[in-house]
Amino acid sequence: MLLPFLRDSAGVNTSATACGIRLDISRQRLSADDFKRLLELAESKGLLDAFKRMVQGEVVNASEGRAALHTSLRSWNPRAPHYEEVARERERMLNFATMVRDGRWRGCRGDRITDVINIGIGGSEMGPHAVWHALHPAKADIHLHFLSSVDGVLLERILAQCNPRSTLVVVSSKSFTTRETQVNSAAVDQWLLDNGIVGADRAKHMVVVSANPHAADVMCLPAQNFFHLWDWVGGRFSVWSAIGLPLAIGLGAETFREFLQGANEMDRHAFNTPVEENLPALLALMAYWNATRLEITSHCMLPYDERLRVTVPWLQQLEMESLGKTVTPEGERIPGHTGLSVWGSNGNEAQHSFYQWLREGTGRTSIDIVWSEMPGHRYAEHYRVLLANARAQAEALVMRDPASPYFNAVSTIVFDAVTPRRLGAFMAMYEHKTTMLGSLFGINPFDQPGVELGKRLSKRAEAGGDPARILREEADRQ
Ligand SMILES: O=P(O)(O)OC[C@H]1O[C@](O)(CO)[C@@H](O)[C@@H]1O
Repeated sequence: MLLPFLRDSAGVNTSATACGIRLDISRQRLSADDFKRLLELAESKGLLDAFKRMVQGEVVNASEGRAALHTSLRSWNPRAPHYEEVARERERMLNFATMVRDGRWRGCRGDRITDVINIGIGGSEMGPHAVWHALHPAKADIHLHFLSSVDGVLLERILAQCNPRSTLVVVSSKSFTTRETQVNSAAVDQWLLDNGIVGADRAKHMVVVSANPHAADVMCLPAQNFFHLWDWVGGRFSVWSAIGLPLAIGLGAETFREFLQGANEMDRHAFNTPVEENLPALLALMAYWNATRLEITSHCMLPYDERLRVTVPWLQQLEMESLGKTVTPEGERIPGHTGLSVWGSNGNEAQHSFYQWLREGTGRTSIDIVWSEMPGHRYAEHYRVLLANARAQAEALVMRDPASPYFNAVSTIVFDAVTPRRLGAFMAMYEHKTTMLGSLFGINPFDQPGVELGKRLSKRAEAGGDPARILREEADRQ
C-alpha cells in the first residue's frame, strides 16, 4: 500500500499556527488532491457554519434538546449567549476561590485551607485533573486531590493525606445523580462528622457544584456554598465552568482567568479562520480522512512534556464519549468508521513500552506528538534530550516498510510555551476538533446514550437485579 505523505506534494501548506500552537500535518498520508477534496468537503458540509451555529446557541444537541455553549463560559463578549449569568457566576466562584486562597475563608476552627478534595467523575474530574497536573507548582500551598472512582483504596489514600480541619471538599456533579459521586461524598461527609465537623461547621468544609438547583438543599448546605452550571454545558466540556473551582483555588483566580482567555482565543481563531489555516478544522479533517479512507481506527496522543500527561485521559473521554456512535441523530446508520479510539501516554515513557508495536506491529494509527519550545524547568540537558527524542520519533513513527499494509499518520503539535493561556487554547482546540468531526461524520457529539444505559444498569444491578435480564427487558421495550 504505497501511501503518499502530504509533505511530498508541492504547493500545499502543511502547517498552521494560532494561539502559540503550531500544527504540522506534513506526515499525514494523503496527496495534494486528496487534501484539496477534503477542503471542498468541509465547504460542502458547511463545517465552519455548523461550528458558528453552535457558538451562537442553536440547539445542536438534538436528542437532549439543548444548545452546547461551552464557548460562552470563556467569552468576554456581551453578545455571547447567557453572557450575564455566566459572568455573574464566574465572578462569584472566583471570589470564593480567592477568599480560600488568601485565608479569609477558613476551616471551622480557624485553620487555613491546605487541601481540596474534588469529588466527581468523568467530566467533573478529568478536565480539572488535567489542568492541575499541567500547571500546579512543584511545591503547592494548597493541594488538590481527585476522588473519582468508587474505590475505597483511593478514598483511604486521599483521606490519609488530609487534615479535616484544613480541608475543603468540592462535590462536583452536573446531574447530581452519579452514584460514584454520591457514595464518595457520603463517605467524606462521614469523615468530617467523625472528626467533629457538623452543623454550621460543616458548611466551612464543603461546597457543591451542579446544574441541579436543589443540590445545596439536598446536601443541607447554605445557598452560598452552591455554584451553578447549566444544562447547556456538556460534562466533558465543563472545565471552564464552576467545575473548575478547585483549579481557581489551587492555582489562583488570575491563572484560571488566563486559562479561559486562552480558550477564548482559540474559539475566535476557530470562528474566524478559513479551514486551510484553522487548527481544529484541520485536525478534524485529518481524523475524518484517516477514519473513513485509510481505515485507521485508533488515535494515539503522545505528549513529550510531563505537564501534559493527564491531557491523554481527558482527550480520551472528550473524543470517545462524543464520537463513539454509529448512527445519526435521526437514527440512520453511518457507513464505515466513525470516532477513533483514543489512547496514549507520556511520549518518552511510551518509547520504552508500546512504540515497538507502533513501529512494527499490525496496526494503523493516527498519532499526535506534542512538545513545547520552552521547558518548564531549569534542566537544560533534560530538555535537550527530551526534545531530540520527540523530533526523532515524529520521523521514526512514519518510516515503515512502504509495502506494509500497516502504517502511521503523524501530526506534530508544538506549544511556544506551556502557559495557562496556551493550555486553554490547546484544550479548546481539541474540543472544536471533536465537535467538527461530529459534523463531518453526521454524529451528535453532545449526548452519551450508551453511558446513560450503563449508569441505569449499574443502579439496578446494585439493587440486586440481573444485568443480563435488565438489558433484555430494555431491548424488548425498544
Ligand atoms: O457530572 P456528573 O453528572 O456527575 O456526570 C459525570 C460523568 O458521567 C457521564 O455522564 C458518563 O460517564 C459523563 O458524561 C459525565 O462527565
